[in-house]
Amino acid sequence: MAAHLKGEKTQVLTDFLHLNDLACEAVGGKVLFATDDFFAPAENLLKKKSPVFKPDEFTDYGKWMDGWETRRKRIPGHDWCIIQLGVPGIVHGCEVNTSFFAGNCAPRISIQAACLMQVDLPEFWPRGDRTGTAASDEELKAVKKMKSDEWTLLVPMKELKPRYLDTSHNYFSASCKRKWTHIRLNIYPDGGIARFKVYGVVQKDWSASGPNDLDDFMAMENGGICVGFSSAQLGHPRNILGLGRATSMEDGWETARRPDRPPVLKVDDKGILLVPGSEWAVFRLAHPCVITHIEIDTYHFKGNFPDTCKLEACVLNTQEEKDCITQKWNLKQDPKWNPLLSVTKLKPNKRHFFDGTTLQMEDVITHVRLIIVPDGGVSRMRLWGFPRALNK
Ligand SMILES: NC(=O)NC(NC(N)=O)C(=O)[O-]
Repeated sequence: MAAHLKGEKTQVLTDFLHLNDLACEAVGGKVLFATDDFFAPAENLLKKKSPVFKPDEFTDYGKWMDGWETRRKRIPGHDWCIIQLGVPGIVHGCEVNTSFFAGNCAPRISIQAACLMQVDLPEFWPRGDRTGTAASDEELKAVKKMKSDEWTLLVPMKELKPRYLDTSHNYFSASCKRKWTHIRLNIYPDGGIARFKVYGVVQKDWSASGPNDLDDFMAMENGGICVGFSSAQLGHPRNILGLGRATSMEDGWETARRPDRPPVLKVDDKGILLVPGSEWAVFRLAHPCVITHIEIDTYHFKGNFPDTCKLEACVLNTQEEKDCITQKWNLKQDPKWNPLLSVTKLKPNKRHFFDGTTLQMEDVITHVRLIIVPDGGVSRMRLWGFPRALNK
């Protein structure tokens, strides 16, 4: 899954792209302040939907743009905005998407961060309460007043690639891997950016959880992440860790149609499709745990739900995690993985619930692998259970 930017003198490792976007409006990310948004508001930066271009659309201020766009500066200084992350976490890298900003793109950016609330996640953001806001009025005033040198530099000033090179995605690794609550995005001196993503991992304080505290160990707000997958062509598998039910197909994991499906399909006597291939995604759970309840949701996937799914689980250390996603996956060569949920027929547009009577494992696990046959879409997966210590 390692990907590199081509044609750059210094290549930027973009392994962080599979992590969760902590700034996205869908997880509660907010723009608190922007120096200017004459042509288009900074709130657009945090939208989950990909940017669009409407060639004939103009506002009273100028060309309608799907992003943040400031006016051409005729006074000293540069433009910047402050973003409150929806969920505080360790930031690994950022993506600056300049799609459709041709001739009005910001030429340079830098990115700074601050940790302004030393509170733990459960207090900070009660489960399911997306409107719960961390910052008191005083904290908001304080963050707006902070001088530039009071912020920690995550990405020093960098050029954005001009749009005519058709490289609208600019990736930057973050230098300081600590927990942050706020980001300051600087553009030099002015201009437009379509979307801004802050990729990272949520750090929940598990010392506050007892062994009988039921939790969802897949949930992004608890610290679950996707670490590898076979296909993400139509929707990234990290989406299935998201809050609430999926808003659309785009908000789920969707693979391409597998080309190795036979030309005429057949099923066995249980109605299970007979096909050679499958797709998979591996997730690192928020904490070592035992799983007692599972939900697999195919909401929005009506003509493209998988025929069956199964779940495997195991304990992986850091090296084993890397090996399992870089090697060409083969069940027989991979004895670490054990069944958690056996092959199960799925239905379209439906929540599927499984309890302890169906699950095949009571061991402590750190990772799960969702396998779908032959291909298709899953919108959410929840793995409920209890936190446990790992036996070393
Ligand atoms: N045609 C433009 O895009 N002009 C201006 N921008 C908008 N959005 O109108 C500008 O000067 O940057």
